[in-house]
Amino acid sequence: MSAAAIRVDDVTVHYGEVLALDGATLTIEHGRVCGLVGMNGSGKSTLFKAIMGMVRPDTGSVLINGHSPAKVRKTGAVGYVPQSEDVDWAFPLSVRDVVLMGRYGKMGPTRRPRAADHAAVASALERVELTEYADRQIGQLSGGQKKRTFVARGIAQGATTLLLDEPFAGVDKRSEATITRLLRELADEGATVLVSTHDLHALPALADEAILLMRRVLMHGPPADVLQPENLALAFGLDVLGRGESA
Ligand SMILES: Nc1ncnc2c1ncn2[C@@H]1O[C@H](COP(=O)(O)OP(=O)(O)OP(=O)(O)O)[C@@H](O)[C@H]1O
Repeated sequence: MSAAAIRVDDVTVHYGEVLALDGATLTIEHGRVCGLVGMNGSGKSTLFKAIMGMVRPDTGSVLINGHSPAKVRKTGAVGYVPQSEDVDWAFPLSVRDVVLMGRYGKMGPTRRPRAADHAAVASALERVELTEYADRQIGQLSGGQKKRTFVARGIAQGATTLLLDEPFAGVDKRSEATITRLLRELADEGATVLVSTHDLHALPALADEAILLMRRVLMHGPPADVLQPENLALAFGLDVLGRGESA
């Protein structure tokens, strides 16, 4: 039996005095799109960073395909679409440059792109519908185009696990539809996708399963179950879907 795509076991993370994750435990199998929901400050970004190995847990462990994040990152098998606030959009990089970064692990120390690298970048740009923006500086893009650039980086690197931190925040409808369709296609091709979102209404169309986070995993299951008002009340403390009280 192959290892789960993502296994997070009893992970606790502090930033100084702040407890950001408190014994978070979850398993996501291959080929699944999993939506991550929780209120502001519930630890979603920290969970992504812990899975990427960018934040070291105080206790607990993370495995991607049965291996440590550091090992998997070297292979390019895990791709990360960060929150927009975590990116320096003024940096003099074009869309093509960012997507090409996804190929660095395959280029060797000289980082000189070969035909296969250029082909992978062109193909990824086409999939996210950004071919005509390839030479644009990344700060000169709309919110949705910025997100699609990072999705293309993940595709170009051949990531089989994709982590997306709020890819729909500040994004136009077209980009939202493109990203939702792409994530489904990638999962159908065998990739595993963990995607955080504040758009609870879109969750059933987006994801096969959902996780409700409040420093720890409160619930993990089919979106329709996770979205039950009593569960949302636990995680958000209010009637976020506006359905009124449950009977
Ligand atoms: N670098 C940091 N230093 C100190 N505290 C931090 C840091 N990053 C996050 N925190 C705190 O850790 C907690 C979890 O933050 P995190 O960003 O993981 O939550 P989130 O669910 O992604 O929030 P949001 O939905 O607002 O993006 C919050 O209380 C936050 O203030």
